[in-house]
Amino acid sequence: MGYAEISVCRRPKVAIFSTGNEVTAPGEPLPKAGIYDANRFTLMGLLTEQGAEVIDLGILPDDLSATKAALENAAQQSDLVITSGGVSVGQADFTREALEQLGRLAFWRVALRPGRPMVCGWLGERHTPFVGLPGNPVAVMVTFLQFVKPLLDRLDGQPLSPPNRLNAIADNALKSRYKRTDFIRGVYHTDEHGQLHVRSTGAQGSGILTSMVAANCLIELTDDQDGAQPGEVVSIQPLTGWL
Ligand SMILES: Nc1nc2c(c(=O)[nH]1)N[C@H]1C(S)=C(S)[C@@H](COP(=O)(O)OP(=O)(O)OC[C@H]3O[C@@H](n4cnc5c(N)ncnc54)[C@H](O)[C@@H]3O)O[C@H]1N2
Ligand code: MOO
Repeated sequence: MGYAEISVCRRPKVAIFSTGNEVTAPGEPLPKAGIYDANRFTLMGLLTEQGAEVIDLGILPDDLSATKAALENAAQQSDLVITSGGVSVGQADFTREALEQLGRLAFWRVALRPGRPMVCGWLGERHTPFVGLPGNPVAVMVTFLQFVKPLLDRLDGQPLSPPNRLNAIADNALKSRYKRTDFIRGVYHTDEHGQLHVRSTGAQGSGILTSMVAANCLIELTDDQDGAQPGEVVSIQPLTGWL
């Protein structure tokens, strides 16, 4: 088209950590009560697909001063810092406290399942945005798609666009609660009349990572819905081709 110059936007640098004494890097021997790190690899994949430059800062122990030092350092070299785990109310949950001591808490806890204890704020002198995702692997994916993706769009200088939503007929009963948005992993298909149908993948524990592999959409039941019956029309967010 003959343009000699065009304006571009620098890729956002995103620093990521997993947290938790039990969280073990793949390749290391798994201690008793240990669990292999899944979340850092999920975040690397999702962030790379979004065009971000990932700074992988490894696994943080459940320790307030170590967490503070690591977050402070991460905030100086990135445009966004993301952690997973340590945001609930357990004795070994230090992420929120570290944020409060290093910067500003914007919000903690959302009326969402999975993902309820997520935390958000700014770190350090550069006011680097910070998102503390919950530790459960499915909660990481759901909160990434609902909160981090729009934040990255803003950092990229793109306009905010709502997620792609479609209506589908529920083929099985779906559980959710009033006053909370529930994201249920689902499988949708089109019937011979071109009508979309959806069913849940089954058990919805937020540690069941294989349910995300089976799913091709998230069924979104908003805070004004108390579950859904078979035959009811529900809203879905397709996962394929969405990122
Ligand atoms: N008293 C309350 N307890 C809990 C609440 C609550 O509201 N009140 N909320 C529950 C919910 S919902 C969630 S989600 C969890 C989230 O807590 P944390 O963010 O502090 O997460 P952790 O305890 O650190 O981890 C939860 C779970 O996930 C495993 N995990 C953590 N990191 C990784 C990783 N990188 N790869 C794979 N798996 C990981 C961790 O071992 C735990 O099993 O709080 C509830 N409790
Ligand atoms: O909301 Mo928690 O995120 O159920 O797993």
